[in-house]
Amino acid sequence: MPVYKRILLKLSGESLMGAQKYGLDTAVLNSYATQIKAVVDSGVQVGIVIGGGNIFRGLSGVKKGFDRVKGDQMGMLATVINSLALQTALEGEGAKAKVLTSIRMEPIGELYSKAKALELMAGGCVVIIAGGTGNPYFTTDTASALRGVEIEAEVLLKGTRVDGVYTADPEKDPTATKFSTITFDEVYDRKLKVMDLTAFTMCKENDLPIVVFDMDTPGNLCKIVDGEPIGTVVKNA
Ligand SMILES: Nc1ncnc2c1ncn2[C@@H]1O[C@H](COP(=O)(O)OP(=O)(O)OP(=O)(O)O)[C@@H](O)[C@H]1O
Ligand SMILES: O=c1ccn([C@@H]2O[C@H](COP(=O)(O)O)[C@@H](O)[C@H]2O)c(=O)[nH]1
Repeated sequence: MPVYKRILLKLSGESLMGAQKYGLDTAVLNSYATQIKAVVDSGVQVGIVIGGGNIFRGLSGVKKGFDRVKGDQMGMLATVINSLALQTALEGEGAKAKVLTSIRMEPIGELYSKAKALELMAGGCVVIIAGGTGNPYFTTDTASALRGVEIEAEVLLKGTRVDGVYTADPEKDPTATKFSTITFDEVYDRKLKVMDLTAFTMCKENDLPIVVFDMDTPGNLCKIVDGEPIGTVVKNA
């Protein structure tokens, strides 16, 4: 029995590469689509924001001599590619899915509005919000916090490559230990970097809890939605 009526799911762009070094792995897309469909079938309304790190990030463009704004625009377009790929995978699973874009680009997707997103979700359609916030100098973590607050989601589920928030980056420090729950203030105090601070602040100020979890373990998403203690919950004290 789901404990949430509406969720905002943030999917990692980098995870969509699977074992590859770049681009999209259809096995990962299909696995995510199966899990998302199961959640929708249980009656939960689902909004999704996807990263673009498997294709392009503005900051890595800057290192190669790109203008930051153009680089970020390329990164936002990368999230549109990922969104269309996930929409295709969801439709292949028999789910209803629609891409709304933060930047006008019909006919690829209709322009995002809160009203449109709510109307689609109420009809059982997965709404994939593409193009980040539509503005440079932000990330899709911040876009997911913003859209999560806007669509009045009860939780932001950050599906990523690690299974929660640790005392240090677990990909660099094997002695790091995992939190089951942590407050936004403690994340600031310990300077933990699993999500960017703009995203954390948006969630803290609007009282939107975050669950950081490993999306690559099939079944995790359904378990969280059913209230099982998977990953790390970040919330106000
Ligand atoms: N304290 C920490 N606890 C957990 N993970 C951490 C921590 N500090 C840094 N990380 C790193 O944060 C990463 C996840 O955040 P990040 O936003 O970079 O990835 P993502 O959501 O997978 O990326 P994207 O969507 O941009 O492709 C993990 O891969 C992990 O190595
Ligand atoms: O609101 C936004 C969101 C994203 N960008 C750019 O896109 C890439 C990819 O997003 P990730 O969150 O890193 O996966 C990001 O690096 C930015 O360059 C943006 O400009 N504005």
